[in-house]
Amino acid sequence: MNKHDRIYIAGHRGLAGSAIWRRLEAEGYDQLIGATSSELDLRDRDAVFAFVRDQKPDVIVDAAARVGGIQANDTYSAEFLSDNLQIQVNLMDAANAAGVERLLFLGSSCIYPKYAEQPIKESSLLTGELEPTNDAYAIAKIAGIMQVQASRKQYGRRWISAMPTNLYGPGDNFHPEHSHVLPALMRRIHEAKVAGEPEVVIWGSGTPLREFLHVDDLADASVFLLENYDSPETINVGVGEDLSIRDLAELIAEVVGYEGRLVQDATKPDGTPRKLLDVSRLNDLGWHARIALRDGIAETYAWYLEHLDQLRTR
Ligand SMILES: NC(=O)C1=CN([C@@H]2O[C@H](COP(=O)(O)OP(=O)(O)OC[C@H]3O[C@@H](n4cnc5c(N)ncnc54)[C@H](OP(=O)(O)O)[C@@H]3O)[C@@H](O)[C@H]2O)C=CC1
Ligand SMILES: C[C@H]1O[C@H](OP(=O)(O)OP(=O)(O)OC[C@H]2O[C@@H](n3cnc4c(=O)[nH]c(N)nc43)[C@H](O)[C@@H]2O)[C@@H](O)[C@@H](O)C1=O
Repeated sequence: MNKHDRIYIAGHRGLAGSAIWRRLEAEGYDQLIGATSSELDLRDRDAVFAFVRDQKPDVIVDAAARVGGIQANDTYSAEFLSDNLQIQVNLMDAANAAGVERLLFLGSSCIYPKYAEQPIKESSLLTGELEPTNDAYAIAKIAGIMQVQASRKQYGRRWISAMPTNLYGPGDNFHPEHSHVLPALMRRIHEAKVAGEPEVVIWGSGTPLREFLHVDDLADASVFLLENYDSPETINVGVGEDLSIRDLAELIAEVVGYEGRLVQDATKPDGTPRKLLDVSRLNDLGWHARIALRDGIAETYAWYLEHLDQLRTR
């Protein structure tokens, strides 16, 4: 990429998009383009076509999506399917119509089968049944991978897709019900500490294993891929290590300084038992995650404390 390329980051206020924006800026890319969802609803096909035609980006990063944790995915599955299909199809169709040569589509590790062999290789895609709590979202993301591949094949576009593992970091969604586990537990444990409550509830059995990638590493990997990767096959982005939800809760409690009990709520879903990405293809290209989980949690907690009055409400 050229430092003066016009780069449109769809979803530039979100967790991933804002980190990718910061990273590109730090690398000296000086023509970044963003629009909030109230300025440009990506489900509005005509508006998306007009925006992309007028802005004439050289590169598009698709970090816009309807996103949430296990419960939000399960509760709003129709919206997660429909919104995400519309957002990505409109964006990619408009990009193709405007002749945008370079595009990065962000998917998610939930595209892989519920019981995929661990660590999960990219070749596991479409080899088994999906996890039912997020199958609608996963199908939308799988369609996105396919649109990237089909656009490369039919139109010769140098578009790519990447599948990040579970993300966390500054700018995350700390909604108590709709967010992912790490911000949800950070908030619940912090609030219990402040209120002097003796226990905190952790959803599910605590045994599921998850991998957590700091969003600044994801941003670094995204720029690395835009600069170095050009292949139809999607590529995993992760750290290559996981831990149980129980161990994660204990780590967050340590960082927050909470000494009460952590109790499991078995009525809540566990989701997939394990979701560890095989990141050997990305590692072989020369990219590795750098931020240790404990350091990342401590930094995110500091950010959370500074932004308590500005947390997201949905
Ligand atoms: N968070 C995670 O753990 C993971 C995320 N991902 C993927 O990374 C990408 C970004 O996720 P993340 O940053 O966490 O999500 P966030 O919810 O933090 O951000 C999503 C962004 O999408 C924008 N958006 C949503 N709907 C619309 C719409 N209709 N029109 C325009 N913009 C819209 C929002 O814009 P606005 O703020 O202006 O409303 C928001 O900035 C997604 O593709 C997600 O699937 C992949 C793996 C894990
Ligand atoms: C990134 C990924 O995120 C989603 O999948 P997930 O990995 O299951 O995400 P999660 O972070 O919501 O949960 C992880 C685990 O943690 C447990 N858990 C405990 N206590 C809380 C809790 O308080 N909140 C949440 N959300 N989970 C909790 C929870 O029961 C589960 O066992 C996908 O739907 C999909 O959106 C996707 O792509």
